[in-house]
Amino acid sequence: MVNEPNSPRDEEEKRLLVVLEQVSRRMRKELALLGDRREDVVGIRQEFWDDVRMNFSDSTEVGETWSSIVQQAELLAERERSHRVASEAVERLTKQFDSPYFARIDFAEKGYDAEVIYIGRASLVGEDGETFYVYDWRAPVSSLFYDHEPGPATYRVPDGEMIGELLLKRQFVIRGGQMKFMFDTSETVGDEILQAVLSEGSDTSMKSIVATIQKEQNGIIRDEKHKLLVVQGAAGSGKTSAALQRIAYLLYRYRESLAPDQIILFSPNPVFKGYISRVLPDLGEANMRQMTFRELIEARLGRRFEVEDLFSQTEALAADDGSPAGESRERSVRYKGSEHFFVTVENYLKRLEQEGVRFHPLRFRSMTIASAEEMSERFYGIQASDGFGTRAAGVRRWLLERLQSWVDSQMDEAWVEEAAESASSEDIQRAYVEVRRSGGFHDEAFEDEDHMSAIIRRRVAENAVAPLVKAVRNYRFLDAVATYRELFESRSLFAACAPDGKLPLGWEWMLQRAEETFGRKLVDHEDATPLMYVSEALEGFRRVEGDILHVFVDEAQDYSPFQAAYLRRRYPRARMTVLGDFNQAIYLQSQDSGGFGGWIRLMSPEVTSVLRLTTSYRSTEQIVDFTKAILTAEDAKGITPFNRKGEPPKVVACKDGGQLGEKIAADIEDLLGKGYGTIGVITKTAHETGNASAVLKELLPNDVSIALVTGGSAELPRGVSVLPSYLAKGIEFDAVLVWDASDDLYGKDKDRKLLYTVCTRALHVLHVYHTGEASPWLPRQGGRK
Ligand SMILES: Nc1ncnc2c1ncn2[C@@H]1O[C@H](COP(=O)(O)OP(=O)(O)OP(=O)(O)O)[C@@H](O)[C@H]1O
Repeated sequence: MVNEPNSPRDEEEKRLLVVLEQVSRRMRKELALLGDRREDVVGIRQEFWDDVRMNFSDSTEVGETWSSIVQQAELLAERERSHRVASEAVERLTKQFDSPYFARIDFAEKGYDAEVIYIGRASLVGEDGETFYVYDWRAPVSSLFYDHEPGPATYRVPDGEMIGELLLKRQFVIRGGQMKFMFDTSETVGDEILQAVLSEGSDTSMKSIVATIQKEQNGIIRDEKHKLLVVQGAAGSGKTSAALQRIAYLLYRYRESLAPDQIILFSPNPVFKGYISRVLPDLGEANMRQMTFRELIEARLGRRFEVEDLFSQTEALAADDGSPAGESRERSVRYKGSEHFFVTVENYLKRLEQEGVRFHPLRFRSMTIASAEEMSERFYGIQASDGFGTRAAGVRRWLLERLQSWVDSQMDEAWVEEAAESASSEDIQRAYVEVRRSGGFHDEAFEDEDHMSAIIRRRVAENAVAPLVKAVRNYRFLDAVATYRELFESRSLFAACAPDGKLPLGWEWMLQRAEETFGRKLVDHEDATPLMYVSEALEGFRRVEGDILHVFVDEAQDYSPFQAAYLRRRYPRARMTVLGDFNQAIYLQSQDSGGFGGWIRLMSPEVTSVLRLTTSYRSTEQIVDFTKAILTAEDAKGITPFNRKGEPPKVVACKDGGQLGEKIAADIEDLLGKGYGTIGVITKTAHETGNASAVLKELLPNDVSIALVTGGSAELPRGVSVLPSYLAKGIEFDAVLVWDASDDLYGKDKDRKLLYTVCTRALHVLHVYHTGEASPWLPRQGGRK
């Protein structure tokens, strides 16, 4: 298309060339610098030892040799640093050459002429250091683009507010340095570009949304006022996207004082972890720390216990559904995740300051080195005001000394003699060297022999108790399990700790269950966090992470109120951003609190902000309407689809499992033929996943690869993935094919939100297959239920 001379498009094309010229100039410079630095680094590495003066003849010379090594190493480190900086700059400039900016705003500050501002992923400043060709999207002025339509507008700066008028708002799509589209817009952020972005195929990793951030999302991204930000957002409303953009924003805004490893994000599962790992690097930032709650539990309890995970708990509950044992377990899961129980445990910890902490006696074979009573005496001998941490550290010190003197006392004991006789040749050799060094093996050979034998005996004795030393160092003398179980052993103790002085319903069942599980070194999922809490408290929260300044929790509706309170305790200095959707609360542990697990009450209302995101961007209007109809009218209220059309979802009845497999296989071939890049076949449980993938592999040609996504996988491949519902949390596919949404599998009340969660993973195509009766929650074909 030929542009009219001097038309806005023509002007913008010219300007783009100017900017690209700047980028390429910078690029040339950085590349030259990079080449030099690389040569420097290689050179210094090669000549490292040539330039070091090596002389070990006396201590002064050794000192000089040392300082010349240090000097060389510092020089190398400095060059390597600047090499890294230059290569990062080249990487950034390469991206800028592809797409230097995506928006322009003309803003006239009150009393001044209009200024033209271009906004991109990173800033571009001219060689004079003053001309801003492009502003970073996180600069204060850039928020005008996200927050305002043309007309009166303001934006916040660190020390106040800028007032003026937004005269123009223009969006660009520039790719490969070419202007593809250009729009002037009066909408906050124009629908056209968002339409285009959302119609694209999904990818195996999440994309940054920087060019199309919506106003409500921008509010979340840039919030600096609140210590606790709670976001309730519909499926696909951009909660995860906003969270990641917020991390990038915070890293920019507080670049002097905030490092990526001071930010931690709790994600639902390893697949999701891999899925979002590209967003920050694409924005030019290093990744934050990421973990799942499961990993936290495993790190503390996993070595000693077999800890049930949340999904196994859910499957166990489903298996026992309707039975008396099932009901009791349900009650226990709800109770142990509650705030009531958190307060009970806190009160219990207060009591433990006076008495009741249990200890493991320190024993070697059948000998007691320190009894539990002695430890308790030591522990409670240190004053309570010093806290559990000081007391536990006191006992630890005492035990280490005790172990040492115990070893001394054992030198002539038979077990040591025996062990010494079978000492390894390495031990014998070491003992020999030691005696030799101390001037032995010359005159008084007998004495030397004795000396050597003493050394060997000490060594074997120390080796024998080394595991005990390690256990003491790791505070294993504290018996957190027995201390925790005590709560379920004494009615009066429990009632005294409970905030209302009452035992919860089913307390006896819990007692019995604790005996059964802990006796077999098993920990139910509902006991894992309370146990972890007691265990950490007894050590004085020595692993509390005070240097973490921001905690993000995605899929927050899946956490119990107990877990929420625990996380607050674990990261005492952190601001928290908590994102979730109560319509996707699929686990029993959080359902009593409306799916929001008590997050809202974590901090006082003055420092808390609760926000809502209602527009669903992920799926087509037809899919959003369909999935809304799965929910109750009350729950579906306020979910609005973004205006993007597609084909209506299909509910496919199959006469049996065989036909279901065949229909899905045929549809997969059809969808692949139509160019859909990611297809998710979602089953309810992990058990069905194996079967589904085997069936599909059998039915589909060999060149269609089927990836079975399991709990351990961190990568989501392109093409067809078969995965269970709980691993689909947070991620999305161009097409979702639901494997058997029959009444048998999704017939209960509690399956409703699970079915909603699964169906809302679809961007463009949704097919739901079933055998027998369809789930009652599915909307009838051709209209709402
Ligand atoms: N402002 C936006 N511009 C472009 N795309 C967006 C925007 N907001 C959200 N999206 C897209 O919508 C999809 C859903 O976003 P995201 O996964 O962040 O939502 P979510 O609220 O975390 O979803 P869920 O709770 O269902 O997991 C993604 O493909 C994302 O890229």
